[in-house]
Parts: sequence; structure tokens; C-alpha cells
Amino acid sequence: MRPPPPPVVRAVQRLSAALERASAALKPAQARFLEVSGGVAAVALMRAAVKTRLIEPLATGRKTAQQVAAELGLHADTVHRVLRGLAVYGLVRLDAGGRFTLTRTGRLLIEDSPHSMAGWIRYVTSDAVLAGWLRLPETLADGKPAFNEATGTTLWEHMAAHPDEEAGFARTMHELTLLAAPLIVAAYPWPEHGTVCDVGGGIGSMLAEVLRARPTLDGVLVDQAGPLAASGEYLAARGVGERVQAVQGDLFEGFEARADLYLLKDVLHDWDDDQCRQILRNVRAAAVPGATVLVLEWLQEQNVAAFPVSVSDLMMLAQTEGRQRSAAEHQALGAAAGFEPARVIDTGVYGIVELVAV
Ligand SMILES: C[S@@+](CC[C@H](N)C(=O)[O-])C[C@H]1O[C@@H](n2cnc3c(N)ncnc32)[C@H](O)[C@@H]1O
Repeated sequence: MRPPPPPVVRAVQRLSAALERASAALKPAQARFLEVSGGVAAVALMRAAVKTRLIEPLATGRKTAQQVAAELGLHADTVHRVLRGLAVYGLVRLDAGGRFTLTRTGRLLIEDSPHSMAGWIRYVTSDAVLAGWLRLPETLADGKPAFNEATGTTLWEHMAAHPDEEAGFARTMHELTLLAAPLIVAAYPWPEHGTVCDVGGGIGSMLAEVLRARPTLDGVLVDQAGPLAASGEYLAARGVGERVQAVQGDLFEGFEARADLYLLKDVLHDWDDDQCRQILRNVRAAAVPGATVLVLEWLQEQNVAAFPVSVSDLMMLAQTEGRQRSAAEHQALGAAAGFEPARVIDTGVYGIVELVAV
């Protein structure tokens, strides 16, 4: 039998086993940490790809970085490195011969492709939105709206003063709304007759899908001048232009729009509770008793961390005065403005919180 190792050797062995266990435990944590913090690179790469239309040459087939660079007049070595980075995030594929292929996710970066989300990347990486994110440390201390404090203006004033960004934002909302609209349309028992009014309805993306599903419904679209100006062409292209009345109105000053059903999709999440009550009071003032409001929002429970709703809540924190709320919170806001709660329908993406005017 071999003599036991001296105490100092046993101590070293114990220490090294402990270190090995610790490093085995730490490695996945470190890997996860780097993966999460690498998100900044993913967003920066997507922004560069949209701005230079980097992905578009790949729409016609597999290409090397040299071929992409030649088509776009870009720097070939940098194109290779950036496309290789995009491959890490699954937006393109890279083969051993140095050729890149577009993936279905990457295709969403192409302007004008079906379901393009290029506008979303433009918006979330715009200087103004980034200024809101960068102000978050101060907002943690004082709770003040990050965007407003960073830019000295609200998101909506900023949009009105920058028509290009306003059009880009409307397009972004349009892209996002089209993703969820089929689920929302399928989940709710829309009436056959009457009028649906989309309040803060942007260019009418949601309203158009409801009207297409119910050819005997009419529509009213309430929003500010910028989105309304773009709505005419869009609604006509969707074949519902003749059934929609556009009403330029302000959420806070009130508007005249008599309807059986009002939609508030991704509107209340932009505002604080007092502002939400004011908006709902103005909808109540426009409505008759018995009219229904559908609040269409991603629903956030206080103690549930979930994607995408909790990330959307942070976007609201960085960009607006609002937040994502639970169904019960929407019902409480509605009760303060003259609405009774009715059904809550989970579409799997959006919640539909039904409120009835009393
Ligand atoms: C987050 S977007 C939602 C757009 C649309 N409901 C959708 O889901 O695609 C908020 C909308 O509220 C509109 N809005 C913001 N402030 C407003 C105001 N004071 N009066 C009327 N509309 C306003 C914006 O123009 C924008 O279209």
C-alpha cells in the first residue's frame, strides 16, 4: 500500500479540486455573460447592414464578401468580417469556401421584403432612442422619463419635428403590427356590422386587417397628422380605403369618433397612469354606453420576467412615459374612466382586454 500523501499535498489536491469545481461552475456563467453582452455587437451589425443594404446582394444567391463588396462599392475585408459576425447571429450562413447565404431571419433586414423589419432596426438604433437608453442610470435614481430628460422633448414631439423619423416609426409600428394582426383578428369575435375606431392607429395597419376580415364593417382612424397623411395610400392598397374615415385628433384633447368598438393597440403603454386615464376618458366621451374598447397590449405581470413583454416594458422606460401593464391594471384604469371590465383574451402574443362603456 502506498503511504498517504503528506498534508500539504492533500491540501493542494483539495484546493485544486475545489478550483476545478468552481471553474466548471463558472464557465457556463461566463459564457452566458459574454453571449448576453455580445448583444451590443448584434444590434450594431444589424444597424450597419440595414444602413448599407449589405444583405441585399445575397437575395439573388450565395456570394463571397468580394462579390458583395463589388456590388455595393464597399471595403471587401470589412464586408467579410461583418457578414461573418452576422453569421454568428444566424442572419446569414458562411461556408468553408467563404461564401455567404441569406437565412430566413436575415431576409427580414431587407427593405421591401415581405415582413421586412428593417424599419425596426433603424428605429431602435436611432440617435434619439439610444440617447434614452444611455440615460437609464440616471432614471434609475430619479425615475424620470429617460428619453424626455435626455433629449429635452417627448418622443412624439421629436417625431413631429423630424418627419423622416416619424415616417420610419410609423413603418416600424406597421411591421410589428402586421406580425400580430392575424392572431388578433383570429382571436376576437368581431361583429359583422357597425364601426370600428382605431385610436392612435398609426397608418391603419391593424384596422385594415380587421376590415378585411369583416367586409361589412366600417372604420375610423384617429391619429396625428403625420401617420394619417401616410394612411390614405396604405388603406387604399389594402382595399379598405373607401370604408375608413380619417380623423385627426389628439389623445389628450379629445376627438369626435362615434363607433361600436374602439381599439387602443400599443397606445396606453406609451403613457403613465394619469395620462392613460385621460385617454380613456376621452374615448369614453366619444363613445355611447355599451360601446366596447379593446386594449391590445403585451400583458406584463409584476413578478414575471418574460420575453418579449419585459423587454418592451424597458423600451417604454427608455423611450416614453409608459410601461407594460397587466390585464387587471388596464381594467383599473378603465374603471376610473367609465368602463366595466369584460373578457380578457390571450392571443399568445397580445392580450385583448375588453372594456365596456357604462
Ligand atoms: C406605439 S404607436 C401605435 C400605433 C398603432 N396603434 C399600432 O399598434 O401599430 C402610438 C401611436 O399613437 C400616436 N400618438 C401619439 N401621441 C398622440 C396624441 N397626442 N394624439 C393622437 N395620437 C397620438 C402616434 O402617432 C402613434 O401612431
